[in-house]
Amino acid sequence: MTVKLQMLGTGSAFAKNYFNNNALLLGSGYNLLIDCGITAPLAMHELGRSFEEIDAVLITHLHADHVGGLEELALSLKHKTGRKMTLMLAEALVDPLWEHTLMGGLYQEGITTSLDDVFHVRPLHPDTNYSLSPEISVHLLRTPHIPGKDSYSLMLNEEVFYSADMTFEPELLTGLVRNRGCRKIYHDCQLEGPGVVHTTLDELKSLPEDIRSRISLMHYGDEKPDYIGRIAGMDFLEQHVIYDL
Ligand SMILES: Nc1ccn([C@@H]2O[C@@H]3COP(=O)(O)O[C@H]3[C@H]2O)c(=O)n1
Ligand SMILES: [Zn+2]
Ligand SMILES: [Zn+2]
Repeated sequence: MTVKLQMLGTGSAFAKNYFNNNALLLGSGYNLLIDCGITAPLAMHELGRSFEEIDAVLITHLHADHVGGLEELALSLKHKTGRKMTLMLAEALVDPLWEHTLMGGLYQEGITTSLDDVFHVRPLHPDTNYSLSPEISVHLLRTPHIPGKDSYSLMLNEEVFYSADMTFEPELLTGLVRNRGCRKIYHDCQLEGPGVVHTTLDELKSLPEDIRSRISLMHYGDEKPDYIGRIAGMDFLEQHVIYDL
């Protein structure tokens, strides 16, 4: 079976017309959630899906549109099924995820005092390929986003690049396509304004055609409808649509 991709949302952090840019990889017998933002539980509900059908969550970085739904995921799963979700993330993110993000809401003296009390934590090393199921493998690439804060993009099945949130890295993208067999790129895209912490549409439009033709744009703002037909051979990922990966 071909692995399917369904975006829970394709919006930027503060978009109101799109859910947070979080993704479902749907295999035969294994489902991976990539990031779990503030709106992820509502997006799952709208799709008629449950966290109970998710085998693992993979976190790319610690912004709220990527981790803000983890508290509800952990508590609802525990109360409904008693199960702890498998949580995969770069080892460098494990401590800050608990200490800077989740401890406030989840800490309970004597009951929940560490991330391991609510998740099966699986720290990942960057630049290492992990086979998660017979159909899904992932490896993390550390990419630039916010100076001083770790953030990771993903290679899926060693042939699909998933940017998460990053600033423009033309040499990386060109090299992945021309030297490492990358056939598809899902890329965050800031449609307007200077690219301080995200890659801009103008930057992606500057790429050669053989790269642009493989790019689908995600993590975009509410102004997206104004840019349809104006994205230089790339296309927009639409939330909730089911794609072949
Ligand atoms: N130095 C920063 C840090 C954050 N931000 C905004 O906050 C958002 C957090 O989620 P995001 O999707 O990474 O997008 C970030 C910027 O909009 C920003 O604009 N500049
Ligand atoms: Zn984001
Ligand atoms: Zn971010």
